[in-house]
Amino acid sequence: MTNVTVVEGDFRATDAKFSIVVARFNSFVVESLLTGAIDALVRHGVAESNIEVIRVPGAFELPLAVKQVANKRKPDAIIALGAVIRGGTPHFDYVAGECTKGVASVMLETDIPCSFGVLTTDSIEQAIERSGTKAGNKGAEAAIGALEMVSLIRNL
Ligand SMILES: Nc1c(NC[C@H](O)[C@H](O)[C@H](O)CO)[nH]c(=O)[nH]c1=O
Ligand SMILES: CC(=O)[C@@H](O)COP(=O)(O)O
Repeated sequence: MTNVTVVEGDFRATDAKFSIVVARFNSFVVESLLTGAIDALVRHGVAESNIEVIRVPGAFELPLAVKQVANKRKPDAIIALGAVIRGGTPHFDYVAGECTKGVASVMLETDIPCSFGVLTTDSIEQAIERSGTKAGNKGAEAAIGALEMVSLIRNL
């Protein structure tokens, strides 16, 4: 691979500004995602003063808020956090589907990396496991992904 150009990000874009958009629904899980996301950024050297938190009612509202944040506040990256937990009706599919598509389309429209720390689980247990217990913390993973994407975009 000696003649191949490889462009990638690292985790050193510590001057970057991050907006974390957080859904309040299932807050017992989502607050742990938020703690994990902030902790991951701060541990990598991001100042708390470069992190802001915006709250919305639920995951369905995340795309509009992410879009408004992208256009009005122009952070280097946005981290969307929420937890959609399957119930007994098809509601899960609509909320999770629109949330996923919406956040992804804002990222492509605005060129601002939007990382997806929204749990979409079949049970409360699965959500708890992914918000800081045995299966890690998806909020922290989303934050690290955002940090890398800021760096990658600067390097491209
Ligand atoms: N059931 C879940 C929701 N539902 C609420 C919607 O996101 C939305 O706030 C409401 O329909 C008003 O527009 N939200 C979650 O984040 N997680 C869920 O499991
Ligand atoms: C993800 C959902 O919308 C879900 O929590 C709703 O539950 P249900 O399908 O039992 O109304």
